[in-house]
Amino acid sequence: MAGFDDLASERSKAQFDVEEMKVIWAGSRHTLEVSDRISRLVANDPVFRKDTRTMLSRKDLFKNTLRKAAHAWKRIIELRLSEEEAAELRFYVDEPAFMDLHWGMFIPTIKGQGTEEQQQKWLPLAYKMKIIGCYAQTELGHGSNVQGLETTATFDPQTDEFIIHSPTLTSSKWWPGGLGKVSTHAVVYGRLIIDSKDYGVNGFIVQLRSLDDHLPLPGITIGDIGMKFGSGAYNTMDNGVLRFDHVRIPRDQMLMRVSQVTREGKLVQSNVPWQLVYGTMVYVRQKIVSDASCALSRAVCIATRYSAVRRQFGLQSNGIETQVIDYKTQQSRLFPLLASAYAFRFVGEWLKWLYMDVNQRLQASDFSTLPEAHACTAGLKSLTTSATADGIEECRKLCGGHGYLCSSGLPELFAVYIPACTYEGDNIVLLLQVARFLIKTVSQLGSGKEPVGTTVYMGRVEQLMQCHCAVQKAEDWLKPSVILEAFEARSMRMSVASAQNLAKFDNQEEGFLELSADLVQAAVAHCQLIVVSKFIEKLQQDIPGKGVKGQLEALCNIYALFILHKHLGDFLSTGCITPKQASLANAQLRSLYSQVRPNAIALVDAFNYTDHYLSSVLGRYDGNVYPKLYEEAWKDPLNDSVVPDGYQEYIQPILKQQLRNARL
Ligand SMILES: CC/C=C\C/C=C\C/C=C\C/C=C\C/C=C\C/C=C\CCC(=O)SCCNC(=O)CCNC(=O)[C@H](O)C(C)(C)COP(=O)(O)OP(=O)(O)OC[C@H]1O[C@@H](n2cnc3c(N)ncnc32)[C@H](O)[C@@H]1OP(=O)(O)O
Ligand SMILES: Cc1cc2nc3c(=O)[nH]c(=O)nc-3n(C[C@H](O)[C@H](O)[C@H](O)COP(=O)(O)OP(=O)(O)OC[C@H]3O[C@@H](n4cnc5c(N)ncnc54)[C@H](O)[C@@H]3O)c2cc1C
Repeated sequence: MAGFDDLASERSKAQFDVEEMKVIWAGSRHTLEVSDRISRLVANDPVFRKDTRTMLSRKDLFKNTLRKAAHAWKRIIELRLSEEEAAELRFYVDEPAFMDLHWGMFIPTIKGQGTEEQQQKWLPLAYKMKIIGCYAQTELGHGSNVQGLETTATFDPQTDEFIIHSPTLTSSKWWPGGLGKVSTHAVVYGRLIIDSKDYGVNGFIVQLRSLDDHLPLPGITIGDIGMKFGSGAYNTMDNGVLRFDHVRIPRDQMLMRVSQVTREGKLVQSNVPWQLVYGTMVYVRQKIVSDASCALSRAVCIATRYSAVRRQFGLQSNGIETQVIDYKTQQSRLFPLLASAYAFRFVGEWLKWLYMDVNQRLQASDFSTLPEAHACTAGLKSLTTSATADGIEECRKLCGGHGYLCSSGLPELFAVYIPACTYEGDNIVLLLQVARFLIKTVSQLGSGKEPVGTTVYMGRVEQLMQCHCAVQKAEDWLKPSVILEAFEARSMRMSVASAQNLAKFDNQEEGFLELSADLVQAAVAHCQLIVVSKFIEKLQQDIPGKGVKGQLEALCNIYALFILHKHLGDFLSTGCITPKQASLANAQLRSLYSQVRPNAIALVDAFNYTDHYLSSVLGRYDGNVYPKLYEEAWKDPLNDSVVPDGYQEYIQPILKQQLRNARL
């Protein structure tokens, strides 16, 4: 039967060891074992079924999510899961919920911004889920501009308390996940006011709801902000609105690692940089990069398997039509996304390391790598989420009409994913942060301050401003040194050009605003260089398994040459490559697609996703697409009755009217 045979035959063509590739994708044999075991545990538990999600009303959907979250917590306790296993379980349950913010932001904020005593007091409660927390930063009037927040936290020396207040409508907290209906506590960001003086934004732990009956505490108005994009999708999350009317909290509930307020109302700064108040955002942005590779690989897995099952046109000698994956246009749209999924995986792995490294340094009072960590997390969050959101939509189109059905899994994946381009920092706002960092780095060249980390290449400014690409034949584009130099030169030249244009302005801030569109492009070029260079570095590691390294090399080259092709204007206008070299890159790309083609199914199998996690009829492991699509259609509530509700009220009268008109 079509599908079964197609995917089995595809798997038999693989030229590499899929089991070893699974280890590479997972990061280690241990991680693969944990994720494999936990994903199957979730898939086999009937409470975690997701097939009716898109058909439920908001209330039922939300209650269903609460039921799953409670069950997940029960299983975590019963099975005594480790922190790592519990995180995997929540991941595979695959339903945005208050738990994400509790574990993903509330707890990390207390860890990162609380003192030892504060951690000792709050973390055990949070770990045991005796309290449930969220991250309440964004307001109705201010999201990107954190320094513009209006909520106030005024110190009252009489009572040794802070008074948390929402002075205007626009100061209402707006968006925090988990806030609307569930959280009992929040880390609230507001302006610290002492003796009428404004000391800027700080975090405060505030109890919102009673631990007895879940009612809002006095002075607190709280609710959900309403339906969001898509059916099902992110509507499982209670993004909330919150207003304070002079709510009092004890002084020791201000998070005091960065600065402390004494009993006398004095502000004491510790030795850590004030930017640590933004620390949770750095942590979450780093997680979001790894998450991008999961979301993109999931869409790519669905589109790749379906492209091998789907046949259109071109009858072959055996009378069957051509698999759509064999069309070069399909390959040129699909394989760069497959390569991007792997590229984001490896850059995510590296970013995790970078974050751990910066954290260790912070503990030892070494703050030197914080600006680099901020620029990398901000830039890569922006680059990978934008590419993933676009990539999921491309995968939907790659699946033709059936991709538009909810049963393909792609509409919901898209709807859940796209806010990642906005939350945790709007992607353009974040790229502007990277641009500031690059301009600063360029302006310091020659000052004796050597560029470090991902900007080390800028230390070779003279060489990169003048170098000529050495490519003479298509295969030359396979050399990592050639690719790296082209990407470094492009990024260097774009940053230098931006800095030179900026220097023409008397007022740098005005110049920055005027040139911001170009600055964003320079930031993108730098971030793409990071992704390419981290993929190349990955390939320099010991990679066991027959044929695995060869496949990864092909994917790395596809990613780099696809980006080169997409941003050809940059490479040509900065003189990094010639039109002839661009056309050789394109020829090489086509040849790489042919190399990947027989391995495509095995490359997506290496993600090791269960059918439960994929939740897609088109992406089924067995390829049994058509019978299952047919079966799914009959499950729609519209098909519960043969004649629809409303026939007598609305259809029959029209038909009768037409009948009368016809007789006239
Ligand atoms: C299942 C759910 C489905 C999908 C989930 C997907 C992934 C989840 C995976 C794991 C995550 C786990 C849980 C989370 C789950 C889901 C996520 C859901 C919701 C997200 C929650 C939020 O959105 S929280 C709100 C986030 N808000 C923002 O990001 C605001 C963005 N704005 C800012 O960050 C700042 O305002 C600014 C940086 C844009 C500007 O700052 P400022 O006004 O201070 O001005 P400057 O530009 O001048 O900066 C001053 C100096 O400070 C440096 N800086 C800035 N930021 C930082 C930083 N973060 N760290 C270090 N340094 C920083 C800046 O460089 C300047 O330095 P100078 O040396 O130049 O002075
Ligand atoms: C699903 C979801 C979940 C969220 N969860 C949370 C949460 O748990 N906790 C929380 O505190 N917040 C949360 N947020 C809020 C989120 O962090 C903000 O929406 C985000 O930071 C963007 O800010 P904004 O909405 O103010 O966008 P705006 O800044 O108003 O952006 C609007 C437009 O203006 C542009 N723009 C803004 N500033 C500039 C500039 N300086 N230069 C050029 N262009 C600019 C942007 O690019 C964008 O195109 C969530 C948001 C969503 C969508």
